[in-house]
Amino acid sequence: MTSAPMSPDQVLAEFRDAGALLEGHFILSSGLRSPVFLQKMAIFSEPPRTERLCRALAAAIAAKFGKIDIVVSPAIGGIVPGYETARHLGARAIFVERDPGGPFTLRRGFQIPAGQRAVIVEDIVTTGLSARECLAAIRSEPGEIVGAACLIDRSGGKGEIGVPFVSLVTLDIPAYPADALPPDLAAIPAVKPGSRAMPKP
Ligand SMILES: O=P(O)(O)OC[C@H]1O[C@H](OP(=O)(O)OP(=O)(O)O)[C@H](O)[C@@H]1O
Ligand SMILES: O=C(O)c1cc(=O)[nH]c(=O)[nH]1
Ligand SMILES: [Mg+2]
Repeated sequence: MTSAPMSPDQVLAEFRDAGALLEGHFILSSGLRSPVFLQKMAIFSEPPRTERLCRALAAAIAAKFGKIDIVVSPAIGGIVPGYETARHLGARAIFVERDPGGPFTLRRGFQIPAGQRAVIVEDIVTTGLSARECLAAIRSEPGEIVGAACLIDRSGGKGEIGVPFVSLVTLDIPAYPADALPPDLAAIPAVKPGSRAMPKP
């Protein structure tokens, strides 16, 4: 694998140039609200950009965790970066997925066999909830879950996953409970870009 470090500025430039840095009022997967959304699919729809970012993520994973056999990602957002990162690591790429509203499960014959070393690859971490749910879905597999990784950790380093964690960039982007919105955010209609089913209001 070719090592290709990327600075945080270079990573953010990829998001900016792809039109992936959105401003408005967003309902996040955790239910929190934010004036900023990182639309990772604007990145993942461009293979060369995805390749650059995931090559750098693979280098960071290899430096922190050593040899990886399997990359496991939470659907939907994690599937493309999980696959591309696995390609640079020389690893297999598998994913966990939900029945609507349900927990993540490993399906399609995917396994983490005994003796294999796996890492979770997420796209974005806000609270770490999705990565923790991914970990819960694979904990009983015989292989070893050595850590987790993502392109952008927007929690300011506060997101807890339960295994050692590496990201290309750490940002501290504001996010608020729905009942504690600043007035300027409350004035904007909210949209929910992600795939997690939300409880009916
Ligand atoms: O750290 P968290 O608070 O869990 O937030 C980050 C998660 O939110 C998004 O997924 P989402 O559930 O919106 O669905 P998607 O993967 O289909 O975009 C993103 O892909 C991460 O998985
Ligand atoms: O927390 C989320 O749901 C989230 C935040 C973000 O910036 N991008 C994304 O895809 N999901
Ligand atoms: Mg996701």
